[in-house]
Amino acid sequence: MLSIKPFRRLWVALSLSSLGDWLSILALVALAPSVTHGSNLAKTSSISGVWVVTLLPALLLGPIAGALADRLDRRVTMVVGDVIRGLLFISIPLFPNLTWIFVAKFLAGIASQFWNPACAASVPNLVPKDKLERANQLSQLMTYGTAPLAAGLFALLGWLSTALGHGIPFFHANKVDLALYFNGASYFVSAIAVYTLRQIGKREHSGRISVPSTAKAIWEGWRFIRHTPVVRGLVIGMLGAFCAAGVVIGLAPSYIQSTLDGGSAGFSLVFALILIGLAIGMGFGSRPFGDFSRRRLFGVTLTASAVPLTVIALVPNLGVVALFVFLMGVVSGIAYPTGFTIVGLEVDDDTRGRVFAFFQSTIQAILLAVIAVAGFIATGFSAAIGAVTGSSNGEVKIAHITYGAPGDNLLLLLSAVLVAFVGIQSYRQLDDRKGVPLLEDLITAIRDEPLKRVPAAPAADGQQPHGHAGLFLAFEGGEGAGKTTQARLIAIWLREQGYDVVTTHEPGATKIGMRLRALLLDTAHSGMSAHCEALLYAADRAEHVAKIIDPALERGAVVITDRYIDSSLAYQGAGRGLPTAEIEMLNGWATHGRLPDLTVLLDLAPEAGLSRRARSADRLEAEPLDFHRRVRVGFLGLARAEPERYLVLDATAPFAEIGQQIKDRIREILPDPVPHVSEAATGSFPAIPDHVPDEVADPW
Ligand SMILES: Nc1ncnc2c1ncn2[C@@H]1O[C@H](COP(=O)(O)OP(=O)(O)OP(=O)(O)O)[C@@H](O)[C@H]1O
Ligand SMILES: Cc1cn([C@H]2C[C@H](O)[C@@H](COP(=O)(O)O)O2)c(=O)[nH]c1=O
Repeated sequence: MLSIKPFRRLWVALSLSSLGDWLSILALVALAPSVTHGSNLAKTSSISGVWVVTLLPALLLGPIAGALADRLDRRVTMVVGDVIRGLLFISIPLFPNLTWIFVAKFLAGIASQFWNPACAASVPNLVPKDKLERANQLSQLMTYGTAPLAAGLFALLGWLSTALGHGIPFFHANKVDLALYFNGASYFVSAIAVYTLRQIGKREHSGRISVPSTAKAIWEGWRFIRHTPVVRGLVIGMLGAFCAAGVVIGLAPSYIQSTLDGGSAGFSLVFALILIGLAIGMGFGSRPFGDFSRRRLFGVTLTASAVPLTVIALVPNLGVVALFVFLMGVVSGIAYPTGFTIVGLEVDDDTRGRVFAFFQSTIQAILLAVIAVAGFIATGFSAAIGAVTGSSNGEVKIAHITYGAPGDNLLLLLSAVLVAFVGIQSYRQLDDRKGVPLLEDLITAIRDEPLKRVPAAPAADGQQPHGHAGLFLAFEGGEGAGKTTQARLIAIWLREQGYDVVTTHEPGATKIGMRLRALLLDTAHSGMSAHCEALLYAADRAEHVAKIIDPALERGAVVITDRYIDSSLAYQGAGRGLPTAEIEMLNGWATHGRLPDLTVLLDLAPEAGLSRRARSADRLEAEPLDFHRRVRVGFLGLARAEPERYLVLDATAPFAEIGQQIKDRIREILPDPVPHVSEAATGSFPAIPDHVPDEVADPW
């Protein structure tokens, strides 16, 4: 991942910026009480004040900043944000008073509210879609993984300050100043890294298209979330999960230190284990799941995180809690970046910043609110349980287990129930492989075997795909594999046996299709979005099936098509990185579930296929070699998943040899056997003109 230079730069900037955020919290939490005069309560309140000004910008500004960030130049937003934050933190040692600490931290928080969505929304523009998940995992890893790093660094800088203090009295008196200077410097280096990142580019708004007001943009962002099932599913899941996280964070200090007698060492251990678990989950957790649907993975991991939480709630033992907290970290570490990847893949560039901002600000708001009230609710529960059970010291004993503060356990258990509930809900909303059993899908993905196809969606009129009297054959493969050549040879062979044969192709077999083909292959449209491309190919296919394929099959003809749905799965799925299940659904809908009886896949290395081309490259052919390699792998994966419906042939073999193998296989499925004697007379090329219906124009 980090070999992609633009992403590497953004990642360095994100890491430095996150390190700066954590370091600033540690430094200010240490500094605030030391500049506060008065009682212990005043000093403690100054620490709370630091937390409040840390979280407040997200509550007040999250959605507005996200909407504005969508309209601003992301690179400039990030550079300015870094410089402002750097200056603010360097200014704190110069004006060391509580008011300025609060003001500076609050203003820096506002800058972060712009910086974070601009950064998150830029990642999908810097990496290929198939690498987006890894990119998000690395980003999340640094966002949270820098927390323990910052703690270590803070300790190191404190030690350095003390050492320097022996020679330079300034450092002797100001132990956290070095950390604040370091903090400022980390933002400046981040600014330089982002400044050199020209690929983030300017957000383009045509002068003719009106740009909505900020308020309208926010409203549209909220409406978008409400009306988009995928994002709604994510929101339900994330918010529920962070509610539970708030309960865990809110109760952890008292539960571990007092109820479990872990003391501060026990608390530090559990804190470290959840961070390590999160880091492992984010860094490596989704790897064993191979091609398993990321939408399903999000729902499954979210629901699964209820299991360790339940154990934590029911078993008040420090060792057990430590182990299951670690497991909870791993599972949540898989779910969190998976959710972000889904937003990156499925929310378009214009609204992505707003959606990320919505997530980040709502998550922080929920965390803050739940952390604040969790202790009170648990105490209330304990009191109620004490009143019901009549226990004088508030303890409850169930089957040899003594619950010292049963309200804590009850609240943790309720959180587990909430997580399980939202996990199942969001799984239902997000599921993109309906009809494929979950367990089977999971095992297949873990074994790295090709995934089963999603059953075709019923037609719009509710009908299932209809049977047909004829035979439907598709020729598939990469560029220049010999599809057209072999399709024509087979058509000649079949016609000579008296079969009614219709040869056709995609895209562009119909009048509408010809226009779509021109749009799709024109190199002038090189920036076409992957979604638009997939829809145009599906539109061409819908017309193709309705006007040519279905009528021909229904009258009993043999239809031979040069490319069909598999081309979309390979090019737009494997090539462009769109989710295969969605392309299947889209095309299932467009074609009423019409699938070929046999698909002949001509397999050829893209280097060889592209070099067979005689004319200049069209828009798809002009894609880089890597794209065509992914397409080839995509085709082979489809064939491996359903070997009975495919004939895979080495397209480097001579024409006649390939043709013979195709004939042998087709003979097995032809309505009437073709006599062998007739074959000798039919090997010749060029073609007999194909039958072309009146309304259909042949673009070739
Ligand atoms: N088996 C083969 N060996 C060598 N050359 C071949 C073979 N099959 C086809 N060719 C040549 O490769 C070129 C491309 O063939 P063809 O047009 O049939 O491929 P295609 O898969 O339909 O290409 P496209 O993806 O552009 O539609 C032609 O010049 C054809 O003669
Ligand atoms: C049907 C279909 C096609 N494509 C691509 C594959 C080729 O690059 C062109 C068609 O060109 P050809 O010379 O006629 O083979 O379009 C695709 O990307 N997705 C599809 O569904």
